[in-house]
Amino acid sequence: MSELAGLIRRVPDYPTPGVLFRDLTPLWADSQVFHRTVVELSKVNQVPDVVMGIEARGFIFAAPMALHLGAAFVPLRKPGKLPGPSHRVEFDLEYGSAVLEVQEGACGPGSRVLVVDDVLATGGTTRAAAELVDRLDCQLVGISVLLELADLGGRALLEDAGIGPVHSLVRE
Ligand SMILES: O=P(O)(O)OC[C@H]1O[C@H](OP(=O)(O)OP(=O)(O)O)[C@H](O)[C@@H]1O
Ligand SMILES: Nc1ncnc2[nH]cnc12
Repeated sequence: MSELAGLIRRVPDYPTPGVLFRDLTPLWADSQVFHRTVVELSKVNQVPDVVMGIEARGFIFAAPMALHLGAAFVPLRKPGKLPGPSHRVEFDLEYGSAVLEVQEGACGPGSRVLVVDDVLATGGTTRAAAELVDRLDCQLVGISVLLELADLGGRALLEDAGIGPVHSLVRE
């Protein structure tokens, strides 16, 4: 999808100095490209039972992908947003630290899970998501991201931890 690169806006020093932020709002505003992106991101080796989206930007791709794939949608949320007992993982980000949570029993034991996010940078977020999948006794069958920032080493971090496969549409 060669048109994608032109729809990713690069914003220097956002949200903190030294970070080159990739703004995907131009892509989401183009309904045809957005639709094709959802279809392409859904072309994974194993059909999942569950698509897990990572708050917040991951939700934007994960929910339509779940509908496209005929799979359940499960949100991985920032702390304190989910009612009832949850599993919790803390991790580091390119610009800070964070926590992700998922409701206990969000998917049945052994369910095949595809984790979806917009950007793979250091891989910390996706690794935390994979840990939550483990805690649920579910089976990770893949990770789909729109954009992979190769210099930040996320793919290598995940491969070293035996997490994957990673499917990305843009690598830079
Ligand atoms: O590979 P990593 O280094 O972990 O970084 C990738 C994560 O960073 C961004 O999330 P952010 O926490 O900025 O949240 P948002 O989606 O709520 O904007 C992005 O949406 C990914 O989830
Ligand atoms: N540089 C970046 N741009 C957009 N989202 C990100 N998430 C982590 N790093 C990012």
